[in-house]
Amino acid sequence: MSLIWRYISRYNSVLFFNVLGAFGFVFVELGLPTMLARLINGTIAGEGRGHILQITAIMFGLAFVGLVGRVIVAYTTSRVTTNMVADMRDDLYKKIQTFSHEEFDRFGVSSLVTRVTNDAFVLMQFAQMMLRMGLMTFIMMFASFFMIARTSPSLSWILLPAFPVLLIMILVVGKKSQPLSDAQQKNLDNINGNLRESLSGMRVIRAFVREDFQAERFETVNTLYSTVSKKLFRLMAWNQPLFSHIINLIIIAIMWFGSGKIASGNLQLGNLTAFIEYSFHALFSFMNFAVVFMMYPRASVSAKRIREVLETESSISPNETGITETETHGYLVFENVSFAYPGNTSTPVIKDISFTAQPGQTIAFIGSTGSGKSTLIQLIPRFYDVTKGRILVDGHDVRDYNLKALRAKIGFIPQKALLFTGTISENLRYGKGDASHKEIEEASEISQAKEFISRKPDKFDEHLAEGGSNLSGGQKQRLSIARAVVRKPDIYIFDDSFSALDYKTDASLRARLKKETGKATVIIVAQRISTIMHADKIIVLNEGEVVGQGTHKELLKTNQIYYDIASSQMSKEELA
Ligand SMILES: Nc1ncnc2c1ncn2[C@@H]1O[C@H](COP(=O)(O)OP(=O)(O)OP(=O)(O)O)[C@@H](O)[C@H]1O
Repeated sequence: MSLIWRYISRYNSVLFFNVLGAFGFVFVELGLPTMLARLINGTIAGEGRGHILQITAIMFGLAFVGLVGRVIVAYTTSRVTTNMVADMRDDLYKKIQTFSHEEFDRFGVSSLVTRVTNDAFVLMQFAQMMLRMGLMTFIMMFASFFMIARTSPSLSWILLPAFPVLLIMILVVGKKSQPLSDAQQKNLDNINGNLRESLSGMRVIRAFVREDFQAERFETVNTLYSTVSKKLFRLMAWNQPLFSHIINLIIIAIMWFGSGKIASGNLQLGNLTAFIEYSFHALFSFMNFAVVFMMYPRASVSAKRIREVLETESSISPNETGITETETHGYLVFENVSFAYPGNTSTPVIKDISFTAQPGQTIAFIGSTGSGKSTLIQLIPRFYDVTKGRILVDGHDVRDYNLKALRAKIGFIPQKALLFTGTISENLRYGKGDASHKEIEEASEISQAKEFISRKPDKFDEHLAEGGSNLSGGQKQRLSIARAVVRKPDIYIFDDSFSALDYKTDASLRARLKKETGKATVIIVAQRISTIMHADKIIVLNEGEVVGQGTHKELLKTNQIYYDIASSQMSKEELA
C-alpha cells in the first residue's frame, strides 16, 4: 500500500477529483432511495401530482449528478493508475541500469522482466480497484449505515450478524491466498525464464532435434503455474456466490421483520423500500471492499518484489563525485588482485595477479578455458569489484573514479557481439552520439566492416534486427569492434573478440588496429596464438594464477603451458 501511495500521491490534484466524484456518487446512490421513500409515502398519504413531479425532478437531477460522479471516478482512476505504472516502470528501469552484474546474477534477468511488466501490472489493477471501488465502497458503507440507523433503528440489528461472518471469510481467504500469490509470481518468473532460453536458443534446439524435450520442459513450468492459479481462483470463486447468498438471506429477513412492522403500523412502506436499498448498498459495499481486500495479498506480493528491486543498492557505487579527469591516459596496473564471485567467496577465480600496461602496449592473456581471462578483464570497467588488491587506471584506483568517467576511458568489446535494433550507423554511434559520418566510416574501415556494409542495400542505414540477428557472427564482431573504435578510448579491451573472424580478416584487422590504437593501451584475451603472438607482453593464466609472462618467443622457450597451446595450433616451422 505504501508503495502504491508513494506513486499515486504524486497526482494529488487528480486524486482530489477522484474523492470528490466518489462522494458525489455515494450521495446520489443514497439520495435516490431517500427520495423514493418520500415518493411512496407521499403517494400513499394522498399528496397530489405536484409532489410526485417535484420528487421525480429531484431524482432526475440526482441521477445526472450520479452519472457525472461515476465518469469522474472512472476517468481520474485511469489517469492516476496509468501514470503510476509508467512512473514505476521508469524507476525500475533506471534502478536496474545501476545494478552491477552481481545484482543481475542474483535476481536473474527473467525475474527482472516479470517484475517490471507483470508485477507492475498487478499493482496497477489493484490501484484501479482501490480508487474505483475501495474508496467509493468505504464511503458508501458508512453513509449507508447512517441512513439505515436513521430510517429504522429497530430493524438495524438484523444486519449485525452478517458482518462478523463476512469478515471471517475475508480474513481466511486473505491468509490462504498470500502463499498462492507468491508461488504464482515465482512460477511466472520460471515461464519467462524458460521462454527466453528456448526462444533465443531455437537454432540449437532444432539442430539437436530437442523440440519435444523443450516442449515438455515448458509444459512442466506452465502446468505448475496453472495449478497454482487454479487453486487461487478456486479460492476466489467461492467467495462472491457465498457473499451474495448471505446478503440475500439478510434481505429476506429484513422483508420478513419489516412486513410485520408495516402490518402493525410501526413502519411506512416507503421507509421499508428505502431501508432495503440502504441495506443492499451497505452489504454490497462491504462485499466490494472485501474483493479489494482479497486482491491485497496478490498485490502485496508484487509490491514486495518491486520494492526489492527499488531498494537494492548496487554493490558497485556510481561514485558521482569521483575522479573524472586524469593527467595521463592509458596506464593500467594490477596490484595483487584477487577475485571471487559473490556467493562463492571461498574459491577465488583470480589469485594474486599483478601486471602493468602502458599506452601503446598490447598485453594479451591466454590460458585454458575457465582459467579466469574474461573475469579478469571485467574487473577493469568494474563490472565486478576486486576482492583483494587494487586496479589502477592512470594512477588512480578504479573505485575512486566516477563510474561513468572510468567506463568512458575504456572500449570494451565483449566475447559475444551484441548489437541493438536500429541502423548500422546508429549502432556505430552508440558510444559517441555526435560522431561524424567520416568517423564511423573510418572505424568501419579499421574493423574491416566497410566492405560488407557497402554491399548492403542501404549501406550505413541498413536496419539491424533485434540483437543484430540478420548479420553473421563475424560481421557482428566487426561492427562491435568498430563501435568501440569510434569512441577512441584510452584502453581497448578485446574479450576474445576476434574468434568469429577468419585468419585473413583477423590479421588485417589487427594490423589496421595497431596503427589506429597507436597511443592506446590494448588488452586482448584470445584463444588463438596467431592473434596474440605479436603482443608486447603475453600473460599465461592457469586456474586464475599467472604462470608465465613474456613475449611469444620467450614464452615458447620458458613456459610449457604456452608451448603446449602454441604447438597445438602452429606447425613445427612456425614454432621454430
Ligand atoms: N557469473 C559467474 N558466477 C560464478 N562463477 C562464474 C561466473 N562467470 C564465470 N564463473 C567461473 O569463473 C571461472 C573463470 O571463468 P572465465 O569466464 O573468466 O574463464 P575464461 O578463462 O574467460 O574462459 P573461456 O576461455 O572459456 O571464456 C570459471 O570457473 C567459471 O565457471
